[in-house]
Amino acid sequence: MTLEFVEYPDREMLALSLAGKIASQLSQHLRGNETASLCVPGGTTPAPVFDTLSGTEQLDWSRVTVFLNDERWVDGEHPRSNSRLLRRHLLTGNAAAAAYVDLYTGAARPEDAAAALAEAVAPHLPITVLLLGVGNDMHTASLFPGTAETGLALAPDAPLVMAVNSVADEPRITLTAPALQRAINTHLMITGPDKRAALERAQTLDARDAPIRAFLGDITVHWAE
Ligand SMILES: O=C(O)[C@H](O)[C@@H](O)[C@H](O)[C@H](O)COP(=O)(O)O
Repeated sequence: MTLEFVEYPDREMLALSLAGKIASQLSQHLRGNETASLCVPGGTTPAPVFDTLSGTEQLDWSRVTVFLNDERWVDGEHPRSNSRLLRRHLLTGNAAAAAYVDLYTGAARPEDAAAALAEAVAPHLPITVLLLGVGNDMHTASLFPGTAETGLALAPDAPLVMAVNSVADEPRITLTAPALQRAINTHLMITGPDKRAALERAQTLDARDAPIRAFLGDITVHWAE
């Protein structure tokens, strides 16, 4: 178990380097396998990585399946939709050839869609490249600190996909620990001093209170001010 911490001089360098690393890990996997999967966060931090990655020509995107770590239960055109972010920044250019498993199905409630989404995601596991984000509260995906839902989602026998209703704003859907922890390559992207401090704090806490902790095994953390 190795946590590698890479510090970049600025966010642009971080985005370029991380996009290159993700593309090369996907390409390397495709040399020995028919298909590869890429699972990414939404939120505000990763767009520059997506912009660079989507332009990667040396990758056979038609053999890559993309899906999110988690999604807010809103229509795909809603400003808070993570799919909207992906369509604008990642599933475009060369990467438009990738397959996409949309975690928002349009069902009335995320719990109505969780079982079908678990079936849709299962063939793409283990995830070839997992990119995670983290909040200042140490949440990752939609696993929020101290909730009963997070306790269930971190269990080794959790379903692969679960609804999350214990957060403000809208309900969400999230991949769980059994889906995320088995990834072949895992990266965490963070920017700014607050997230760095949150990550340091998480290492002293239990995963239920600091969900990112559950993924700090073999991982590369990419940080820029
Ligand atoms: O939909 C989401 O909110 C994400 O998937 C979530 O896990 C995100 O990575 C963190 O909240 C960090 O978000 P920011 O990048 O906006 O700080």
